[in-house]
Amino acid sequence: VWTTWFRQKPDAPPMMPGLLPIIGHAHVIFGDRKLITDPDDCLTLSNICLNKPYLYDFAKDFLNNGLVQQLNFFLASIWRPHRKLLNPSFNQQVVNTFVDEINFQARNIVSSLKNELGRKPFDVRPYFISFTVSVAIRSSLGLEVDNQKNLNRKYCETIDDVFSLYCDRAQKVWLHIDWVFNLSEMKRKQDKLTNSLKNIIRPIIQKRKAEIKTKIETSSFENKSGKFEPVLDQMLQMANEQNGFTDEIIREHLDSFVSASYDTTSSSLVFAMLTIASYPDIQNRIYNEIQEVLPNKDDDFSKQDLPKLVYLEAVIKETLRLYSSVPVIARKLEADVKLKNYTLRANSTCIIGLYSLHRHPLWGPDVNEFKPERWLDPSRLPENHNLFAPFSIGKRNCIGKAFGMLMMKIAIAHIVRQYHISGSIHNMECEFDIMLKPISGHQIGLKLRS
Ligand code: HEM
Repeated sequence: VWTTWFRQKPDAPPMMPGLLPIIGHAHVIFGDRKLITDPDDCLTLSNICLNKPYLYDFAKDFLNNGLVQQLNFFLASIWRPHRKLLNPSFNQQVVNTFVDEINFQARNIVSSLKNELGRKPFDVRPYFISFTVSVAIRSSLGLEVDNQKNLNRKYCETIDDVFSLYCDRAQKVWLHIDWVFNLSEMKRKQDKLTNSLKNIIRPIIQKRKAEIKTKIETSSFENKSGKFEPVLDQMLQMANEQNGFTDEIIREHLDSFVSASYDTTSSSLVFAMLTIASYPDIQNRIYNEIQEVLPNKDDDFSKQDLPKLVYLEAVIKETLRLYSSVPVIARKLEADVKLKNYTLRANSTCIIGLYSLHRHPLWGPDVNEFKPERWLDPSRLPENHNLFAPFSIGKRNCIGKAFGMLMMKIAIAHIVRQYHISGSIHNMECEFDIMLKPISGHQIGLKLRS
């Protein structure tokens, strides 16, 4: 039985050395999983296998057709055209129209952080969650600021609860079986939270749809090319012109954008704060660069100022390299996939190690050191571009990459020009649920700059 079951095929990937017979292979009972870390193999596999493992289905009731979801045979035929339609809504030119909104929310965060001055070190993550959810909701739904305040709080709390619930379920293997889960208390709680989230967004879509319809009928609707236009408006137009989306699919996409953006961006911002706090010379250099680009502390950063913050961008990239908020992604293999040195078998799951790509020896002997300068000199970067993939790799990479980078740049620039940050990334401990999150030692202190 042993030799038939576990016999290595000649082109199979190598086994972890030193595994005990049977017990060392127990993981196979729960589904065959392989981890790949070679940059070319990661790209090949992520482009061939667009589907994700069943764990993503836990969010099906909430996000269903949303881009992040698992694709069954039916959904695969929806994801491709939807991704094609939605790509332009997040290109650099369009996200640049969100700059004023992001500046506004970054100012809010700077002003709320005043409460922490002169106090002991604190956890900055809740501030960043509020910032990213506010920006995501404003850019997605285009609500007026006054209407948004209560909604943000309710949405923030509920979405955080629902994602903790998905993580809880993932850890309790017996709840992976649908009928067992459907009988559980957790399912009832999940239904309540999901319905409450759906009912936040649905009326907003209906209201906006009616407003746009009236404007079209009275010919006062302007197509605002180059100006801020919420993603909801863009999707309603697509629904109108190309029969692209139903109201419920629009809701699922909007909820997916907020879900995919708030946790990733806020955790990346926490890591960035800590790296900046840990290296005073780097913090000074960022501050000096900001002063050069925009000497008046009361001015907002324009889309022309932001590309000039070259050193800050290098610091953000180096943070994303060493502290990826999404350290691994997973793909389901529907057919055999031939990689450089071996073949992975159909019906297995493959983990693409983004964290391992970022710490691959091809980065050089200083791979584990935090050195933003490497991004300023192309000869210090590895030739293989697939070694940097914080926003994933291949066709199903992050649609909000430019948006996420923009949020991080503007938020950090506003904070560093007002406050001196203290703390140490070397004390930080992280936990991995769906993402990598700091759980202790990540507190920072703030002092007002003179
Ligand atoms: C620093 C911030 C961010 C990081 C590190 C990040 C990272 C990632 C990663 C690694 C994936 C692939 C997930 C997988 O395959 O399972 C992904 C997908 C995705 N991200 Fe982001 N993301 C960020 C910000 C955003 C923002 C701001 C948005 C808002 C629109 C967004 C929307 C999405 C969507 C919709 C997908 C699914 C794309 C698809 O499958 O077609 N992300 N992101």
